Amino acid sequence: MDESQENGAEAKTGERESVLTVRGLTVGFGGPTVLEDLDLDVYRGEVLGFVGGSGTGKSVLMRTVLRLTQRQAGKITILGKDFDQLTYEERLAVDMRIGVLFQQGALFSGLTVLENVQVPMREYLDLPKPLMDDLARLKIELVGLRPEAADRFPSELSGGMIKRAALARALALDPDLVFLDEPTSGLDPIGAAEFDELIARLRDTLGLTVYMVTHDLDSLSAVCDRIAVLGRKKVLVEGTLDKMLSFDDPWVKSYFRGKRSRAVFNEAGDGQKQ
Ligand SMILES: Nc1ncnc2c1ncn2[C@@H]1O[C@H](COP(=O)(O)OP(=O)(O)OP(=O)(O)O)[C@@H](O)[C@H]1O
Repeated sequence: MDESQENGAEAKTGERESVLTVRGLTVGFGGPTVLEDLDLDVYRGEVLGFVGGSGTGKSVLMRTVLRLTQRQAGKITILGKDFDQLTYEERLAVDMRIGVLFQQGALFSGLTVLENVQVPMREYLDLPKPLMDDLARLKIELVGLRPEAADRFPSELSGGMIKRAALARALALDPDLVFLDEPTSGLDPIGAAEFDELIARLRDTLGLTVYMVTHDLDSLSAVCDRIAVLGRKKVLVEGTLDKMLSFDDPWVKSYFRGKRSRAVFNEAGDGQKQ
């Protein structure tokens, strides 16, 4: 049991502990709102797949939850802390418990993989260099990169290696919650499947909670415990794949029961998540 659980700080919903709770969220940029009165829960230890049509506001939601975009209304509680009540020190403490992998990997091109992984350590911790080197090498190993990748620059890496290196950086501070923005985009099917396996392993071994924006139907079927669908400025539905498959909404139906989806989900067969 970690410190916040002991304090009873994180919201419990039934049996499940919500590490991210969004209520009544409205976000806009001066024109029509992008998100309106949106509710969402992410539970500890799950991989939540977040889907929605292009331009529906998936990135806006993620950026708002990361406090990179301002909101007009709504309450956000993350890791038991109400956004509006955070002191400066609490904000830092929350930020240290969150990892982010942006869509393009967003590694610093002038830094090696090892140095990239150390960026959050330098930002938040004051550690001696040998210790930081050891920690960074452990993270690099954790994401399945070979040790020699540590000294390579991003331009010397394949797409799959860049994603893994970016994930190693997101995991640098042992976060509780990781945000992944389309982590398998640009990977070939084998690389994408391997990345999905890695995410599942991190969830199972570290108890990591993962919020994953994705268009990848294979990922939704293979690794996501629950799915949330964004549409008409709200989360239209959240739940298991089975729930998506039976949900009565035109977009949800065409997404989950279209030709391509049927091929993926029928193959998943009885292996679908509960
Ligand atoms: N800083 C901003 N200023 C004005 N409008 C913005 C801003 N950021 C996003 N938007 C608008 O918000 C809407 C949602 O954008 P967003 O990037 O979140 O979509 P998305 O669901 O992530 O799309 P995609 O799947 O194509 O990446 C778009 O209409 C976009 O133009």
